[in-house]
Order: sequence, then C-alpha cells, then structure tokens
Amino acid sequence: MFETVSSEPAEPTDIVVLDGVDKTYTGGRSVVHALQSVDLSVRSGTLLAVHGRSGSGKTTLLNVIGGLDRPDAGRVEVCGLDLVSASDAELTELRRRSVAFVFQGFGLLPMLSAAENVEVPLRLQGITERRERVEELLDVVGLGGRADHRPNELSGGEQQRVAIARALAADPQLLVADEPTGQLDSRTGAEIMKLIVAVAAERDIAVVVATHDLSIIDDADHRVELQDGHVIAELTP
Ligand SMILES: Nc1ncnc2c1ncn2[C@@H]1O[C@H](COP(=O)(O)OP(=O)(O)OP(=O)(O)O)[C@@H](O)[C@H]1O
Repeated sequence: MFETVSSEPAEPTDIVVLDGVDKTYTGGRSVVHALQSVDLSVRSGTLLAVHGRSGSGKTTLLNVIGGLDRPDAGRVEVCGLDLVSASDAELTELRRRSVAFVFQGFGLLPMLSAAENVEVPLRLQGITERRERVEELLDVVGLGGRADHRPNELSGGEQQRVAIARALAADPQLLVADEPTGQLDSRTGAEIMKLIVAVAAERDIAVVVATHDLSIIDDADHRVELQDGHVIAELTP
C-alpha cells in the first residue's frame, strides 16, 4: 500500500459570491436602483476589475462586497460568511481580519509615519511582534527606505504603496480597491496595478478593483461592466 501525498497547490476557493443582489437608495421621492440582480464570484488569487461610467454602481458594489453596506435582496457570501444574516459584530470582525481596503485618496493617517500607518492593523489585531513585519511589508511594496516619512513627505504613488502595505498587514483573504489609481498619473497608476496583481497572486488574495480606466485592467483575470446597477458585460480573458 502506498500513501499518496499530493504536491498540487490548494484548489482556488470562491472568496466572494454574489447571487441576485439588489441595492436601492430611497431619498424623498427619488429611488435609485444602484445594483440590480448582480451575480458574480471571485476566487482566491484572482483579480476582478469592475468598470463602468460614473454612477453605474461600482462603489455600491464594492461596499456590499466589503461588508460596509448590506444589500436589499440576494445572497452575499464573503470568506465563507453570509453577509446578509451576519451580525454587526461579525461584519466588524470580517473587516478587521479578512478584508482590506485601498482607496483612491490613500486614507493614510497624516500624523503617522509610513511604518506607523502599516502598523495600525497589526495593533488592532493585538499583534505584539510588529517591527519585523512592518519592515517586510514596506520592502514588499518597495518602500524600505521611507519608513520614517509621513504621508506629506511621500509622492502619491508612494502613499498608495504604503496603503497597500497596510492592507496586506492584516493578512487578508480579500482586497477591495476603489479607484486605487484615480489620483495617480497613468504610468504610476500602471505600476500600482502591477503591484496589486503581483501581491494578490503571491499571497493568494482575491482582489476586486473598481476603475473608470480600462487601460489599467489589462492584468485582470475577470472583468465586469456595470450600467445603471446591472452587469451588462463580463469578460474572462
Ligand atoms: N447613499 C446614497 N444615497 C442615495 N443614492 C446613492 C447613495 N450612494 C450612491 N447613490 C446613487 O447610486 C448610484 C450608484 O452610485 P455609485 O457611487 O455606486 O456609482 P459609481 O459607479 O461608484 O460612481 P463613481 O464612478 O462616480 O464613483 C448613483 O446613481 C448614486 O447617485
């Protein structure tokens, strides 16, 4: 009898599953159907790019996927948690441990250095051995020499690198990035996208990126286009 030991990498798993998701905003007499019957899934180690015109529902979709907002109908499962029935405490825990965010405006704390910004999620998780981890993360994003710089002493591209290092600090399963290159020139934006794609593949993280800019999503594994809250096109290169 032989014991078989598999050297195959682990099967990719669905980190995000949306099934028939609707989200409607009602204010006064206006009703906005921001998401309508959206179905999609994102596997570990792959990147989904969401594009569409302004107002098409990209941020709403990312907020629902990231557990920042709840849908009105449909099923949303993220990292194995049903976000429709999850308690507020479970959503907070999901955002602290499993989902990381990168925003257009970087979202760094201005009074803290690059290293201290990256340290924040580690502190929130109660991790005491932080120094080496922060150094390693700043090296991963190519900013080893800028650990002591505050955000206003860094370029936009460098600030976004710090934000990516901070996002990776919590060792997330899912990275949600809303227009991460929106404030960067096209070359820096392309470098930032390449970095996001590389770290996602290396660390087996699922990534969802919203963008207006089609040129920066060439590296995406999947793309969906939104129009008035509907998915109108899907492309898997
Ligand atoms: N809190 C809210 N209350 C009411 N309507 C909202 C709210 N948030 C978004 N909307 C509406 O929902 C629709 C989708 O908005 P969303 O921000 O998701 O679009 P977007 O594709 O991200 O746009 P942009 O590219 O300009 O950021 C828009 O018509 C918007 O006006």
